[in-house]
Amino acid sequence: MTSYWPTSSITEQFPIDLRLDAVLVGDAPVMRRLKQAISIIAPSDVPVLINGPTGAGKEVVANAMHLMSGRTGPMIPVNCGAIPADLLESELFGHEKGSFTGATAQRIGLIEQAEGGTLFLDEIGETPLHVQVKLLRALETQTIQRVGGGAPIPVNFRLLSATHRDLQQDVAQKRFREDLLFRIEVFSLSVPALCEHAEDIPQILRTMEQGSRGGSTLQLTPCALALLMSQDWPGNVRELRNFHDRAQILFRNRTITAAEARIAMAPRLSFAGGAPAAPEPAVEALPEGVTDLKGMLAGNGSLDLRTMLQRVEVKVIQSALELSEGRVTRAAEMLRLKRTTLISRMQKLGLESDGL
Ligand SMILES: Nc1ncnc2c1ncn2[C@@H]1O[C@H](COP(=O)(O)OP(=O)(O)OP(=O)(O)O)[C@@H](O)[C@H]1O
Repeated sequence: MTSYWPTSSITEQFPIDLRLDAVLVGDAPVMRRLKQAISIIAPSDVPVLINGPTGAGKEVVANAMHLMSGRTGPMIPVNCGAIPADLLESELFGHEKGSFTGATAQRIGLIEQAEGGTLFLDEIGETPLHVQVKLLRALETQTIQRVGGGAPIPVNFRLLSATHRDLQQDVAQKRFREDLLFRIEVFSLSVPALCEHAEDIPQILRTMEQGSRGGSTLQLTPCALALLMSQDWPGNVRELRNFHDRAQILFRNRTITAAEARIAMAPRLSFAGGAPAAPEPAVEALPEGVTDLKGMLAGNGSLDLRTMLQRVEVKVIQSALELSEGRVTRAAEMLRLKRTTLISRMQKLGLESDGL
């Protein structure tokens, strides 16, 4: 039986294991539901399939599951997509000396190495069909046979698998065995994309700082932070980490504006000569659905009012500056502000103008 925990109301009744907060950063409702689900199923021995987009934290979740499983053996991670298809079988199951050309010595496979612990098969959808058959047999009989080996060897491991693929679709296309899918997915956990818990970005960045060796801290203007929180982040937390590392190198020991944050978001630096590029708008647009606030609140359950108001403020100031062709005095009149007040707001929001 498969349960899709993060959408289940069952999880709400269970407390979160506090150890999880240290390894899986994030307090957004979708992350709390994920942590509740992990707290419930980690101590059991059943196989779990972890779904989610690339870089979202599937391996972090697998590590957390092992940590909280109480299993005393090791956690053995295997990236099935990174091992050549013809080698995967002997990597997982081991081989006896002389079982094939190049097998000059006996080799204990990764499944045996996970004895008493957890085997984490990342990218399980990349496993070739003949290895899927052997894996199914190992799960059903709790034994394995080394390549070229004789008697079955008893094994005791807990299987966690991860994929960013749609395995149901792979089953339909005969790329993945349906019986194996049933076996590995007694429970299913969904790790959300970073844009689904963007409110966790400040906390995740702080954690990255604590773990970084650079020593310098990353300071961001509220506008730069709002910009980060409005991005799609297709590479998810891994992409955010890259942003963090680049920003630390490029803008060491200073507060990063929205325009600078944009620079650190791209892997390639632009050294183009000539006139400096015009400052890009710090935040391009109001959030989608801003005209339907009730619908938005009902859909999301909550919104970050401070961030939203800041984005409105940025947009209004930018419009006034555009209309006044960058003349701050004129823009301040339009906004019924003192010139100095407008300048100080612009500085706080990381906005720039030639007419200062
Ligand atoms: N919630 C989180 N808190 C802190 N760090 C995180 C979190 N999620 C992911 N990370 C970090 O992001 C990076 C990518 O995470 P991870 O390798 O677990 O992603 P993945 O989903 O397994 O990626 P892939 O699909 O490429 O295998 C790692 O550096 C990890 O430490």
